[in-house]
Amino acid sequence: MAFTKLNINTAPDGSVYLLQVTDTHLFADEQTGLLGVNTNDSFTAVIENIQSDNIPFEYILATGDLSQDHTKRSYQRFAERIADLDRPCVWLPGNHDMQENMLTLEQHGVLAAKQLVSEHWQIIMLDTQLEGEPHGVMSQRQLDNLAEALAEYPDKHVLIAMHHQAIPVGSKWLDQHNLKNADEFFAVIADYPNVRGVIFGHVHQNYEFQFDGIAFIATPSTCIQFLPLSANFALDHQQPGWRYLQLTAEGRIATRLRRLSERSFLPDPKSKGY
Ligand SMILES: Nc1ncnc2c1ncn2[C@@H]1O[C@@H]2COP(=O)(O)O[C@H]2[C@H]1O
Ligand SMILES: [Fe+2]
Repeated sequence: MAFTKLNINTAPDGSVYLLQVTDTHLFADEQTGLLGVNTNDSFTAVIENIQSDNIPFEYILATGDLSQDHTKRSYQRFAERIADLDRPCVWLPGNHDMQENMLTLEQHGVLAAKQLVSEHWQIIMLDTQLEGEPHGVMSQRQLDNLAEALAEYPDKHVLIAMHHQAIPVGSKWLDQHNLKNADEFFAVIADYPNVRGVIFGHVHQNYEFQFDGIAFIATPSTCIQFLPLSANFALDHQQPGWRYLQLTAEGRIATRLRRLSERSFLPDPKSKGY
């Protein structure tokens, strides 16, 4: 079964304009927090800041860990907040998600499409979840669908989105929870120099690295942040964030990272994990 397809618009300047939000970790109960940060409040603050940013975006990519407690209510909460932005949103699953309940997002206008096709670009949304495990694996079906999608549009630039990191981000504890069969992913894309970028979540930090001609880009969570390059679990005082992407007609990816202002949300510094 191939990916569900969605045709998307190109702006008059030839670009596709996107917004990435990730790792919202929402709960059914709006009072519940993760390591001292109320995830509903921090996500709401992010949405309000996006509304006042005045930076263009036409589509929203939600790259997993949308819920922390797996409930339908938490996904509904996600959809309600995203609706305030008045743009189509597509999702892919993270390690903390429950896909059965995540499918209900569609009823609230958050789309399950996995292949977004525009004039110059295609965007492919991959599932790397291995249920019950913090690390990721790309199933044979995902690899086959990816190969099929790449073969379908060899003349378009490609952006791939997934939850897990396919290359290490440099934190020993977090890189245990990586995409385990990244070699199989790289083998599939090896024949396609038109793959320009891979965007992901999971690592709760800003990350941008050019590897083998491909931009690897991670976006901060809308709640808690992990300290970059830390061998052991450690939280960062950096604020919740989100990212704008411009995919140009020539195949360039321009991005702009934004965060809430200093000290808006501070996690409990004694936290040892979750
Ligand atoms: N102290 C810890 N050591 C190792 N892994 C952890 C720790 N705390 C949380 N994790 C897991 O690491 C994951 C990284 O980001 P997630 O949001 O997927 O959820 C996190 C947990 O599943
Ligand atoms: Fe997460």
